[in-house]
Amino acid sequence: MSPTATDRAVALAGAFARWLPEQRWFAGKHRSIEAVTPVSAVPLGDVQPRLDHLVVEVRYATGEPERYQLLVGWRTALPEKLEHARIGTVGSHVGFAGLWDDELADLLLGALAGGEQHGGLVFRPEPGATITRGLPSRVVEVEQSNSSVVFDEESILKLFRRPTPGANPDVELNRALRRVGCPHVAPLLGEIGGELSGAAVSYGMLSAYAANSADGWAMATASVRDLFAEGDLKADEVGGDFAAEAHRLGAAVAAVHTDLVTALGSGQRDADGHAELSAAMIGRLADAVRTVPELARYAARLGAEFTAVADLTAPYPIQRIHGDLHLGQALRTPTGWLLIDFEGEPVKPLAERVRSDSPLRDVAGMLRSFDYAAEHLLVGEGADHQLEYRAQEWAARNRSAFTAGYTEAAGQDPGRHRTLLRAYELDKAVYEVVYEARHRPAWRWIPLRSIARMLGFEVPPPGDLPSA
Ligand SMILES: Nc1ncnc2c1ncn2[C@@H]1O[C@H](COP(=O)(O)OP(=O)(O)O)[C@@H](O)[C@H]1O
Ligand SMILES: O=P(O)(O)O[C@H]1O[C@H](CO)[C@@H](O[C@H]2O[C@H](CO)[C@@H](O)[C@H](O)[C@H]2O)[C@H](O)[C@H]1O
Repeated sequence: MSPTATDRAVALAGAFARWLPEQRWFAGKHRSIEAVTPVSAVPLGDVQPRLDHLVVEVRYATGEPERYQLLVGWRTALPEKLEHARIGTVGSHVGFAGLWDDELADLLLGALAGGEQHGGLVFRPEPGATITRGLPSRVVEVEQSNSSVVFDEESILKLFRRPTPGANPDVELNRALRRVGCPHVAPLLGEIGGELSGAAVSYGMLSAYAANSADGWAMATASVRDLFAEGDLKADEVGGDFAAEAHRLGAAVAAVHTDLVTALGSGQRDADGHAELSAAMIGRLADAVRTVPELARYAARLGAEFTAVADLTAPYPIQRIHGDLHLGQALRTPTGWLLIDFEGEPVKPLAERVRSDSPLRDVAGMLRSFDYAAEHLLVGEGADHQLEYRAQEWAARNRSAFTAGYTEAAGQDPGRHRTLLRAYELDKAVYEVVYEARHRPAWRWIPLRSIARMLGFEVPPPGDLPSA
């Protein structure tokens, strides 16, 4: 077997090019890979099985290259249960996705518990954190942009697949919120950081695992399913009514916003700031219309809504926010709601994701999510006016419950900033149309129908989209 971690990574380059496009978190699936080269390669321990921490650069036939964090395990023989994680063979050793190996996952936990340093990698436990080792681990298998390993019911380690220079907002905001005693985030237990090409970078974070929790999306969609099954009952009459939870969630989001101000301060957006926000929304719309032509019929009206933002003269408060809030980013534990994944929208550059913004952007994200939960069961079902009516009834009920919970906890109603809240909702819906076109094309009509409904257009039937 080749002597250094770099040699081993170079020897696997061809195998990486075949393996990467099969990974959920790999964003270059539709591009043609020209080469995969290691930028950094750090061996973590040199006994069998061994683990190499890699950052590789993927060069494509066209466009910008991308960098990915990989953890490659090495064994002379791969046990049957790890066969699915195989990447390729070098000499007498098999390279595989190391996170799936209990022993190697525990090695990462040990490095965090011991505050170890390996090459440019620094494993930092949070002060006072208890990190339990030797637990069985499992890789989380949900739709994820990163990769996470759960250690029994104790902790969860998230590895950021796209290392970006600068402080990672997920780590930064979780740490800041815990510092001020916020009960709505999972305690941070440690961070894997380091340097990449001379800049500080965050590679991963370990958090306390919220045992016996369910995510908001699963709960909300179960409630919609319940309503659809009860042909004659209204949303408030079926057993799975979600409104009380939506109310609690609104209060939790408001509490997180207040705690973010306590921890990191706030500012104001003046007239120039509004002009800038308006221009950003208009720019994002123009890009989106180029990607999804079905948006074109709404573009002029959307443009007018975004232009109205530039006319706002009164200053509005801004602060650090979640940035990509939706029902899937909320976990209901036995005692209350937790918010997770403070990274912001994955497509935005880091500099934009860490900028202060209005908390209304988060409120709008969650309002959009209630619409999604209500409508997604209609995907591929053809037009059914009765179900569509009931879906909207569910969305309206839960949107108002969420807003009421937020208002009670924040002391002010986000709905009174109508122009801005509408613009944020429409801007999110435009983003979602592009996101869906790329990831789940059959779902793109969910945000398209919302846009039509909000702007007073005839709402296209599910799955039957009008052309531009
Ligand atoms: N502290 C936690 N406790 C329990 N489950 C969690 C926790 N944090 C994340 N998860 C689970 O892991 C999944 C992915 O986490 P997330 O931070 O959203 O990753 P990504 O950035 O890749 O989207 C979530 O959908 C949730 O089910
Ligand atoms: O969780 P991520 O940070 O990766 O967010 C991205 O993916 C989300 C989907 O997983 C996407 O959310 C959209 O779909 C959700 C249902 O699956 C829905 O609840 C959200 O309201 C809707 O925006 C998110 O936009 C995207 O950034």
